Amino acid sequence: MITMEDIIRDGHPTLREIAKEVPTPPLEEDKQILASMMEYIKNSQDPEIAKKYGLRSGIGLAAPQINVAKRMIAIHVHDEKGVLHSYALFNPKIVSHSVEKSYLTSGEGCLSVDEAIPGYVPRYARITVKGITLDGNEVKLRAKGLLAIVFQHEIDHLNGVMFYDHIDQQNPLKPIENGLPIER
Ligand SMILES: O=CN(O)C[C@@H](CC1CCCC1)C(=O)N1NCCC[C@H]1C(=O)Nc1ccccn1
Ligand code: NI
Repeated sequence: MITMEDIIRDGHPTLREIAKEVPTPPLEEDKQILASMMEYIKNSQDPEIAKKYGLRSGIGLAAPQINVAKRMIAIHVHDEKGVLHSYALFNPKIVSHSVEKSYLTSGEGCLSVDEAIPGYVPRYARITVKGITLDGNEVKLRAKGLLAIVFQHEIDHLNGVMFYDHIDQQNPLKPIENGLPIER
């Protein structure tokens, strides 16, 4: 199982690499890796397991964070309405997005960044994502709210982008112009 020892931290070069597409249909090895990423996310959200293994809670994980420079992400999150969204995708791609922006009113953190970095992170309010599932099917999904933010945070990791790259250093807490605030 993946634990915090497997999660690389800011400063590790892999976090700034462009991750490579994986072959489709997915190879057994890649399916194992993606399944273990989803297992981490679920374990980290189970208070007993998280406590037992010292896991920091996460709602998403990208393969570069476990030092695998491949385009794979896992997301397991309850949205603002309490609806569960669970996706383990190969080669995810944002194929379209709204002009409107949104942001987490609490700012963002990252399992690969040990310190808190305050500031609003502008994201697209609504996105359409294409990807390949664990059973090799292509999916196309629309996301908004917290789910859209998580997808963008994870896909950023595949392009070597960290959440704080988006923060306006001059004025980190400047409200995002016409941005839709998303409570966590
Ligand atoms: O790349 C993936 N990561 O770095 C794990 C991150 C991904 C999220 C950060 C913002 C959007 C995606 C993660 O899940 N966290 N970041 C650090 C510790 C807390 C945790 C978190 O934000 N939890 C959360 C947020 C909203 C509602 C409920 N829980
Ligand atoms: Ni992250």
